[in-house]
Order: sequence, then C-alpha cells, then structure tokens
Amino acid sequence: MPVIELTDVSRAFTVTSRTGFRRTRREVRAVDGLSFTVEPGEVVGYIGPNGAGKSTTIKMLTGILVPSGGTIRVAGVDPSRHRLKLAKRIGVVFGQRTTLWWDLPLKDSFAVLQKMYGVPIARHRENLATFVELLDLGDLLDVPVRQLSLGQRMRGDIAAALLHDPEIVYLDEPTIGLDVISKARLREFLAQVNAERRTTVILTTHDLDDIEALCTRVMVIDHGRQIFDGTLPTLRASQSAPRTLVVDLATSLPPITIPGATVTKVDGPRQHLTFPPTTSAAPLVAHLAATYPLADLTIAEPTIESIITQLYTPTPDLS
Ligand SMILES: Nc1ncnc2c1ncn2[C@@H]1O[C@H](COP(=O)(O)OP(=O)(O)OP(=O)(O)O)[C@@H](O)[C@H]1O
Repeated sequence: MPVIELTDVSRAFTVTSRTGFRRTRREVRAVDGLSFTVEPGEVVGYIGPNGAGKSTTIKMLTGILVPSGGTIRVAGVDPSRHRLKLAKRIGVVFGQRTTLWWDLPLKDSFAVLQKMYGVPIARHRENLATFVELLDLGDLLDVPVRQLSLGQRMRGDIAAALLHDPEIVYLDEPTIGLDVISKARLREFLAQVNAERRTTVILTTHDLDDIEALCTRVMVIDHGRQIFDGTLPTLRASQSAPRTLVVDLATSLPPITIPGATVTKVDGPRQHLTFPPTTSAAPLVAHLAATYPLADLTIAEPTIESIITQLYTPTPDLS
C-alpha cells in the first residue's frame, strides 16, 4: 500500500504586483494537477528547475500548505488536517536552514527532540548511539550548533530528523554547500538507513550525483506538472542524447570510419565516436575490433545533467 498518495493535486498562489498606482493580481499555479504514489522504502529523487513547484509539493506533504485542489494522503492521513499527528511519522531536513537550536549544544537539541516526540528513552539512546557512530558526531555533541561548520551541522540535522524513527523523510537539498567527502559520507549514511529501516525518502536536489547514488526512482516536474516518473536508466534511455565510444588505438590514425557511428574528436591515438542511444554498442565494437588495432575501449553514457537539460528544453512547436 502506498505511503504517499497524491490525486490531481494543485496549489495556486495569488501574486500582487504594483506598476505606478495600479495593482494587478495574478494567479501562479505552483503545482498543477499532480498525481503519484510512493511505496514504503522507496527513495525518490524529486527534481526540476527553479520554481518548478518542488518546495510547494513538500510543504503540502508535510501539511504546512493546504492544496487548492485534489487530495493528499501521507501515512494514511490528510497532512493539512492532521499535521501534528503526522509530525511524529515524518522527518524533514532543509539544507538551507537548520531545525536545531542555535545556542544549544547538539546533544541538548537531541534531548529536546526526544521529549517533543515522546521517544522512549531506551530507543532514543539506541538511535543516538547509532547515528553518533555512523555520522561521526562524537566530538560535536557538546558544541553549540552555531559553532558547527555547515557539514557538521547538516550531519546533526539529519540525525535530528531521524531520531524519532520516522517512516518518511523529506530531504530538501541535504548536500548543498558540502565538500565532496561530506557529501559521500552523507549519501552512504542515507543509503544505510534506507536499507536497514526501510525509511521512505523523498529527496529534492540539484546535485545529480545524489540521485545517482541514492534514488531508485526519479520524478521530474516542471511548471507544477510531472514530466517524467521512472528509473534513472529509463530516464537516460528516454532521451535522444547520444552515447560515446572512446576508442584507444595502438597508434594514431586518420578518423575511423564505421557505419552507425561518427567521429567527433581525435586526440592522438584516442578517438571519440558518438552513436544513437537506440543502437546497440556490440556490433560497433565487433566491427572496430576486426578492422582497427585496438588498445582499449570504453562506452560513455550521456550524463544525467545533459539528459535533464534536454527534458527541460521545450520541443519547438511546429504546428
Ligand atoms: N508563498 C508564495 N507566494 C507566491 N508565490 C509562491 C509562493 N511559494 C511559491 N510560489 C511560486 O510558486 C512557484 C513554485 O515555487 P517552489 O518554491 O515550489 O519551486 P521549487 O521547485 O521549489 O524551486 P527552487 O528549486 O528554486 O527551490 C514559483 O513560481 C514561486 O514563485
């Protein structure tokens, strides 16, 4: 049974602007007829360009915002009508701001959360010990939150969001501004939590490496509407971005000629050949191996970045 269910959900805002003495009101449809379900334990990347409606969706899922139309069920309840009840079953992390108490040492913030959520003390201790170890928080527990670095604070925020054993966590840009090592550590931690606890994760990010590392499913929205829902390989295959064969020859040669592929770059003995995503690489490789002195060969898939850029680019209206 789905843990999250949206049926034809929309949310409009009225925006007032002033030109001289005139005030004009216009309606912005931040979310426009969105329907999807998420099963327990799924890790869904929820992505889209700026202003696509991602934050508005997350705010409706937590109950902060009431939809203008449609229905939402999260863990069996309507979030906006049962916000407090739902709060015990969800965790939220906003990369841009902390949910911890600025002047309190990290461990006191955790203690406040234990009381707020009514987590049994034994369970709290158990969770705290696990998160302190996995997120390397031991030396930070006595440090006031305001003195933590961004990466340290984010680790604290993620632990705080999970201490009450939520079934669902919403992570809004959790790796923003972090260095490569901190990002990798966080991703590893989230993957482990999801695998061990079957926590459902909705991840909003502009960092496509987060998606690669964590998400079994990607949902792309634009102008408040869903434009893709599927796996990363399907997203890759759905687009026409070409694939590339990087061929290392035993010696420098003029550009290779084989049917179905085109040389785009020659760099000494290395040549780059592109071929359509619908073509299998196997016959091309066989042909190359039979005709040319090969030293090495690799296939480069289009980056998700290029695929998503393509998705966002409207197709020209030819009517
Ligand atoms: N409180 C509000 N009042 C008026 N308009 C709003 C409000 N909140 C959001 N919007 C508008 O709704 C649209 C969707 O905004 P939203 O913040 O959901 O996008 P987003 O996908 O989260 O963007 P970003 O990646 O920049 O955070 C935008 O046009 C935004 O200006």
